[in-house]
Amino acid sequence: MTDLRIADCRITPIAFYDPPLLNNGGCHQPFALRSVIEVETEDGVIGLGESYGTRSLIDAVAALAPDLRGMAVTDLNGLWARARTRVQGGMPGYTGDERLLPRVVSAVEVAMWDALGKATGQRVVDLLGGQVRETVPFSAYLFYKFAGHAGQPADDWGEVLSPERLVDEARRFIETHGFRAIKLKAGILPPEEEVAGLEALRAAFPEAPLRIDPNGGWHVHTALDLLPRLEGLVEYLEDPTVGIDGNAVIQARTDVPLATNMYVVAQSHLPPNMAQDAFRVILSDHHYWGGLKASRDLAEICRIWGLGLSMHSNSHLGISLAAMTHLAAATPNLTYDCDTHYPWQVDEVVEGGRFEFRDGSLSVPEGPGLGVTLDRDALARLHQNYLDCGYTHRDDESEMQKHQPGWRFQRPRY
Ligand SMILES: O=C([O-])C(=O)C[C@H](O)[C@@H](O)C(=O)[O-]
Ligand SMILES: [Mg+2]
Repeated sequence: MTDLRIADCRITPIAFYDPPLLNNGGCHQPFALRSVIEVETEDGVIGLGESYGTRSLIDAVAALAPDLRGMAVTDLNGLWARARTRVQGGMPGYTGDERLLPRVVSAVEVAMWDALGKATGQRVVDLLGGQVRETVPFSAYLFYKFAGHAGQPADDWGEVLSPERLVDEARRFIETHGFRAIKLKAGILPPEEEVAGLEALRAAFPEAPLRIDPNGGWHVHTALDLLPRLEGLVEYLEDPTVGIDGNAVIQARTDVPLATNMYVVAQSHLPPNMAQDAFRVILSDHHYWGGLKASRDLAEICRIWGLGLSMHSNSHLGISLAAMTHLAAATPNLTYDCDTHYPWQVDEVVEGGRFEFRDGSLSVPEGPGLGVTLDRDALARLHQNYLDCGYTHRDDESEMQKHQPGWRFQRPRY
């Protein structure tokens, strides 16, 4: 009989190279922070998870770890209860940020699913209800970018600040990975220029479903003025302005669905969203919705209420990509191609090298659990990066100031 009780839980912060990608909050730093979570059973089976690399998340998971000893890897209710007590029960450094609890649960929960799958010889996609699609489609995630990080030479993508260079970036993404849909990260340049970028993409790729995401960077009136150009151009408009209230005003004036990964990010945001008909597409993310089970629950809620569903991402490596792929493959009502930052990364922390997209899609990794194994040399190297880079959280604003002194974060900006 397999012993499914947790003997140990470990979290290792890592940092990996990230290009100078631009967004409404500033510029990506040379290193993105992440963490690798290992849940080990009494039988020595190790389940893997990947999450944020912020100090608060790392401290919270480390504080929770001893409480998990003896708990079965199947006990998701037990995980929530222990995490709630630990995170909300006066943990040193706890700031009262309600976003922390589901993030802590998710970090550990994915590793518990992986351990369960590895211990019982089942794939996570099967544990989540069964595979409903052969492959999972992802979108080309375009960013405006500087040529190189401040004081460093240009990278091989070069500067992308014009419609022409955006088309070049998209072409490279599509030729290399075969993506179908294209997402443009916006909220950086004046909005008319960003929409001109979209129009150039439409001319170059007439069949590609397009999306634009200013991360709340536009005023309501700016978005309303741009609607005539966006209608018929985009499959959805992502977080054009700030908040449920503001976006509801925009949604009331267009049939283009509004999508969000910013303002409906917890179950408590769903009732006001439905009451105001602000967002019609939820971009879920298991890293902050509370894990794979909570994300399947969210999919059911979306199905019942007629909301569209897709997946948001942040800079990440292969454990997250594997988890996203298993989850997406087990989610019947995934209505749009998923986001991923993965093609922007060059590092990997799992054995066997980097994942390869075929026709813009990934197959569910083979093997039990998530189907990935930790590369311990890579983990040690990326952990050393973390120690050397000295970052404790993502800070796009100060990175931007290295390129443009005096730049200030502003939302909405235009
Ligand atoms: O869809 C989104 O809002 C994101 O992907 C959030 C990320 O933080 C993105 O803006 C980025 O990586 O700069
Ligand atoms: Mg977004």
